Amino acid sequence: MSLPTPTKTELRIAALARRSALGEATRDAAARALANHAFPLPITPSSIVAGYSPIRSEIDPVPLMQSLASHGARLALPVIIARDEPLMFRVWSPDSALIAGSLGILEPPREAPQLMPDILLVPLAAFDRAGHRIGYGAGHYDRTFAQLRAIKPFTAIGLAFDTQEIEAIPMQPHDVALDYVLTETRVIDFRSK
Ligand SMILES: Nc1nc2c(c(=O)[nH]1)N(C=O)[C@@H](CNc1ccc(C(=O)N[C@@H](CCC(=O)O)C(=O)O)cc1)CN2
Ligand SMILES: Nc1ncnc2c1ncn2[C@@H]1O[C@H](COP(=O)(O)OP(=O)(O)OP(=O)(O)O)[C@@H](O)[C@H]1O
Repeated sequence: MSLPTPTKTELRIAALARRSALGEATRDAAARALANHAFPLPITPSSIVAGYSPIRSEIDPVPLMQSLASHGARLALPVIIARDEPLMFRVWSPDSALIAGSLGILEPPREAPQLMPDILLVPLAAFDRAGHRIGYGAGHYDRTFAQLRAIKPFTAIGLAFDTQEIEAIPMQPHDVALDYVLTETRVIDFRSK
């Protein structure tokens, strides 16, 4: 008899537990390793790259964001507008101040100009071998991808630790697959599939 397929919620809980079990030194080394991979896209002064302010045990995107900025990219961070709304992105540079937004996540202040990213660095709870992803379950990134897709082409790059990879995530119609995932050991390209 085969085991029942785990739900997205069960997969999320298990992957977040594996992520949280990593020690601080392992997490720091992984964040630096992300920045040292050959980045899979060209970066020019017109590239707008949205990252995130890390929370809990998420892999820290800041070393990678700093490296991309040193190649000319303009950086942005997400701002939560409301629970059921897409995210908005506002300009950020590593020396500019942030404020605590709703949910306590650090975000740029209202005065920071809004930007539409070309590249989104996306925090993950889990990802699978086809580039499907699970987040915290609020649907923010899925809504953001859907909205942004109607405005301009963009590339979605998930950032994760290797331990967050799982065999297969059950997909729902609103789920948008990632173009790439960067982990501490790999740059995985899902576009050729
Ligand atoms: N660092 C970071 N920034 C981010 C995100 C993220 O995943 N990571 N987001 C990605 O969307 C947006 C914020 N969305 C979030 C959505 C839910 C939860 C959260 O903690 N959810 C609770 C459950 C809350 C509930 O249902 O009552 C949880 O997971 O325990 C956090 C952030 C924008 N900024
Ligand atoms: N484009 C969309 N329009 C309307 N509702 C959406 C859209 N995308 C996702 N949702 C809703 O958001 C909720 C959470 O979706 P899901 O479980 O896929 O979250 P997730 O991928 O883990 O989270 P996130 O996208 O925030 O990282 C679902 O109830 C879903 O119906």
